[in-house]
Amino acid sequence: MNGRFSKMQGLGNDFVVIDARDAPLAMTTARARAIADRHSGIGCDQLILIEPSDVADVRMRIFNADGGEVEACGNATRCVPLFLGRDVRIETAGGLLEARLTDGGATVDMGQPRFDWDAIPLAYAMDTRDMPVGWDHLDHPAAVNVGNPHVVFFQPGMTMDDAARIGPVIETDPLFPARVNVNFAEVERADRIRLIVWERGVGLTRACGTGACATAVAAIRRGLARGPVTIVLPGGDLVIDWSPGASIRMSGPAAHVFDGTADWTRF
Ligand SMILES: N[C@H](CCC[C@H](N)C(=O)O)C(=O)O
Repeated sequence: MNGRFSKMQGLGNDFVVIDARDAPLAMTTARARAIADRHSGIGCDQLILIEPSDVADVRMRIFNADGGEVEACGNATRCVPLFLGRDVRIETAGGLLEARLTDGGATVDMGQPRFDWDAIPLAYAMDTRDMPVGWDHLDHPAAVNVGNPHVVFFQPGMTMDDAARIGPVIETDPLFPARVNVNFAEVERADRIRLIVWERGVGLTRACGTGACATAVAAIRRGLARGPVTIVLPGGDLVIDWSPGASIRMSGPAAHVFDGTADWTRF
């Protein structure tokens, strides 16, 4: 079955985007993982399936490189209005999102963050007593759900190597029954935070939009920052605005790379 796809990216977080509104494409963990494979497949951090929706303009389904379907992907959400050529309301497993085209990218209303331990989810309410072994040397983190689960460590001086070593240990800790995206943040100023993310189901990425949202919200809540905050990621900058009680607004670039065709029966 021959199908078209678009390769897109937001700050180097890259996606295979498939428009399945007219021709449904059955997606399995194995097929998503095979398409995402950078050696034997097309290659991407996340696979994005655009489907019809009864409650919004489109439904966006998100599959990590490990094949797991997840609730949110900020950088891909900025790619959808570019892919469709217009502002768009998007149904996701993490909630209803509004994405508006801007010059060179998009602004997205990412909805309100959630902090209840069972919404993250956490297996139990986390406090300093509960710091699991292996990362109890780190400062006590913040946990935020922005459609998907994030844990944020405000840990100055963390390197990509540190994140690559500690990230998978935290991602798979039993404290996180749905696993977790792991954020290592360094507050440079009240309006500028440097961020490295170990993404659930992917690993280190050049940028994580929901990680930027979770980190900005956690910093503002702790009084370390105030919106709008520039989040400096390895792939570039995102601007996140939020204040308690409001929804999160994320602004940043999105780009189309190339179009291709594939025989989906081969995956
Ligand atoms: N790895 C994330 C999904 C993609 C997040 C990231 N690519 C973004 O831009 O938000 C998760 O498992 O929840």
